[in-house]
Amino acid sequence: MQSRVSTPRTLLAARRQAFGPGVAEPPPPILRSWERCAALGLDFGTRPRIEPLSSVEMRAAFDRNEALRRRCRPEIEALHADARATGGLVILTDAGGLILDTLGNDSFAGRAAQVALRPGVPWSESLTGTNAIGTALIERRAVEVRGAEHYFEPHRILSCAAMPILGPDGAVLGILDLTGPAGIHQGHALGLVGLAVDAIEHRVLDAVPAGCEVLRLHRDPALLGTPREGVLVFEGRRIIGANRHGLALLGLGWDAIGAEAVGRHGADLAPGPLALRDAQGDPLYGRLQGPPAPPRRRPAPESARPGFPVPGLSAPGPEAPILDPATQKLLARAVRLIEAGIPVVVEGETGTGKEVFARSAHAACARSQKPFVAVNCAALPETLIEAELFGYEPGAFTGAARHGAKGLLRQAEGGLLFLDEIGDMPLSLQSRLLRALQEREVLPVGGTRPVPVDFALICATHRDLSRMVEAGAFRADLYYRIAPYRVRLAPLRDRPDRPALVRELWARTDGPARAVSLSPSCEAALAGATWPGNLRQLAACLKALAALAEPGEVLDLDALPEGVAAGAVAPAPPPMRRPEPEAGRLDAIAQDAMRAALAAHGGNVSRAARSLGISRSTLYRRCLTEQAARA
Ligand SMILES: Nc1ncnc2c1ncn2[C@@H]1O[C@H](COP(=O)(O)OP(=O)(O)OP(=O)(O)O)[C@@H](O)[C@H]1O
Repeated sequence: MQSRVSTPRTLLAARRQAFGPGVAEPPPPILRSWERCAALGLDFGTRPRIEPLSSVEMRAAFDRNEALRRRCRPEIEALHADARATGGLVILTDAGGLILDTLGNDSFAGRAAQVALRPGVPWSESLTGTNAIGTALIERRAVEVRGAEHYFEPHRILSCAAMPILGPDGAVLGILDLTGPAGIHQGHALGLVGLAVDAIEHRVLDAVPAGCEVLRLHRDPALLGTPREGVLVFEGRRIIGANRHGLALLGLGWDAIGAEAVGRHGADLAPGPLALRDAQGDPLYGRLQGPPAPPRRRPAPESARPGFPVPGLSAPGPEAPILDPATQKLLARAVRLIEAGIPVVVEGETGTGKEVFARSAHAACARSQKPFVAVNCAALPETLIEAELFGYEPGAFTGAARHGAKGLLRQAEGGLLFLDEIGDMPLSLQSRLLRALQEREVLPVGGTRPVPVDFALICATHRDLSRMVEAGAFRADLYYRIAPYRVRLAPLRDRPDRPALVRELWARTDGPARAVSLSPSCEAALAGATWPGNLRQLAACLKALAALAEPGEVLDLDALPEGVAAGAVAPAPPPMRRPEPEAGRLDAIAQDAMRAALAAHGGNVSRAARSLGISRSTLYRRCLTEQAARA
């Protein structure tokens, strides 16, 4: 095919030829992006060549961005309803434009996936041409890219609005995007994304380091305390963090972080209400707040820039697992066994911490400096599992990567392979796995020469493997090979240390750092509930409670999701790695939180919305959606 790398003029002419003379001249940010793409030599008539991440790389990306995803969840949940209603998707990417999550309309998600708009694919401008995510990253501001404004022709089916999420030092943390079909006018998309990003950036600034002061500003005093207010955080007279509204109101740029900047605007920096002036000399309403109560237990996280910590965003790192003495003993035994080359099977209901246990064993064993590779056998499609596990030679099948693939078993070389949900491995593959374990070598798909492998093995399952063997659903020889030693993790409802667990897990949320606390009756209800989703469900509920609370709030029974307050069985959430059910569970938590907020504020929608950090219209819409669903 003839290459169609060209200038924006010729691209516009080509678009007018294809879609009619009515194609308007795009706005300056799009023209600038077209220039950049042309300069990179991208051919607009082709399909961009993008290699999606492998499942292992994707898992690592999720781990790196776990805190970002958690921070953005309330807003993503709220946007999810809009996206579904308008037939679109809400998308979260990491700081480099790698798509982490897409939520919304299923049929549009399928069409978007055909042009590679799906998790695991990087949408940077240099790879995917002009697009809202990649272009917003370069322009560092909100960008809308509609239909034929996309550089690559196949992307013309999309209409996207994206905005960077900035940390307190101005560093990009990720991108939030609303994408819909180009044929439907998405007039409100950019506004909705902007409001959501305001709320996220505002919440990030809640975690003020001990000893710092916070200046909150707005031209309209009624908007103080909302995500639209300007915020600047001071250590002495030095600004160590801000949001974009705060800087804009004072006419400052991000280079003001680290500088002494407020004196010249007339602030006397005494706690309480302030009389300030903006860059044009117009009055501003402000309030200076003294240092908040120091966090209860949490150590101060790493700084994004000297002086300002961004809890859970700049330094997410895995947190130490909470292990009771009985589990610690089991762990010590498991470590000795895997070091002796003997596999271990971990059994337990969903969310009891089987993977946490396997990761702890890896961290404690002599292989800790080598990879930990986790494979969820239930999540891999049967057609892919063989190639994913054993790798494949170049050209082994249609759609295979050009250079072949190593496979997960070989990626675990020297380290530990964790085969989760081993009970879901198809029978046809069990014999291949057995051979690999016995011979200590793998034969890639399409290959003729086996490759030696060396890894420790931990398998996990929520099923009764011995029963499956009796029923003929699991090979007996594989069972005896992988299960010489079995560890059983107790369900949460049977653990006597539940009150301590609630306190430990709460201490790991952002709640304590924002002076949010649980009342004794709330703590007791959380410890008394049945939690069919076990530690995962309890941890997720605590994180949601912390995310929805106002700084300084004491959470009581009315803050809890329905059922938990009554000590009843809370519905079991499905495993976290399956995105749709996860969204459903958080949706339920959000609905409960909204009902609780409305009740707590006597049905006053404005105050309830403000206490949740969402807009009145979102609260109305979500309540109406829920009523409609019930009718
Ligand atoms: N020991 C622990 N300490 C702290 N948190 C834990 C612990 N165990 C589990 N959790 C919490 O529960 C979540 C789920 O744990 P994990 O993935 O290990 O469960 P699982 O039993 O492997 O679940 P599944 O069978 O559904 O894959 C973790 O992400 C963490 O939030």
